[in-house]
Amino acid sequence: MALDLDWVMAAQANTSAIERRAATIGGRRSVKKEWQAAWLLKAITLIDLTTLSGDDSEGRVKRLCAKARQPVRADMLEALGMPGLKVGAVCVYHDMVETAVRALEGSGIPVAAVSTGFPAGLSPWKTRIMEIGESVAAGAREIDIVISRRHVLTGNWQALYDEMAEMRAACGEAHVKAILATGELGTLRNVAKASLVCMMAGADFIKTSTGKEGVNATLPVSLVMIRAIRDYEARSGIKVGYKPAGGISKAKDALLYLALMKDELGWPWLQPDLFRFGASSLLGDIERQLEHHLTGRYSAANRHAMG
Ligand SMILES: O=C[C@H](O)COP(=O)(O)O
Repeated sequence: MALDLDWVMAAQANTSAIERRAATIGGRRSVKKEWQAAWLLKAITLIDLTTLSGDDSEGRVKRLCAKARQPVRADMLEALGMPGLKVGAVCVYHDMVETAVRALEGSGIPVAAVSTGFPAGLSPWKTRIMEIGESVAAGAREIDIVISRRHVLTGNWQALYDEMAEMRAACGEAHVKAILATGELGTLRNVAKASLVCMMAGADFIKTSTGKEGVNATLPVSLVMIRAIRDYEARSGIKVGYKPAGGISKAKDALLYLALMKDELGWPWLQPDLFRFGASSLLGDIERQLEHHLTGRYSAANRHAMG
């Protein structure tokens, strides 16, 4: 849709109310035993299994893709009655897209590429747009772009809208996730406004963080973003997805996010087309909890190494 500046300027965020609400989620929603195991299995299907390190290699990415196909030990999945469970996607840097696409062939698991000069998003504009095209050509079906934080900090909503719209167009058929880098946006009100602008400009998902900011995904920021998604759907009829990313490494945290999504947006946002966790180490902890559910014992983390 066109940029609706009146709507953007009217966006509010009551920080103390948001923090209060976020703090109550853990107390209000606590699932145990087989219900917890079921929610953890659900969480696995929603993970963008990620490696975004300077020392990524083909070997590491192939191992990650093997893990994406078989995220939990076969005997455990059998015991849980969930053979064939897979993650939502594999997320890598551009250089690793081809390797990941090859390793995931036939699995139906899409490859997501971080793009546009990730994580800072400060490379030349043409290069950023070209990078999207290269990753799509290499087989990425999802592109995680980063926005220019300065457009938010200076209130230049038109520039943010134009940038997002051009990146959306460059993605073609690929889904685009807009990374807001919320830890660098100053205020929750800015987060609300940037969320709206990115959705107006065509983002399929809004995502909190690159995982490289000082502060990454948090529950208060999530509440602001998912309420923007709710408003946007109410006014436009369009459902936009949500991806909290960065620092989500514990099964119990994943459960809090899922509870929040169910409370605020309902069941459609607990499916991989509208919700993902961006996480590099969450799966290992979920496996440990599932093993505990099955055997009553916690295993060492290295029993659930990646790949
Ligand atoms: O988008 C995904 C993030 O970069 C992953 O962050 P993490 O390594 O803290 O899980």
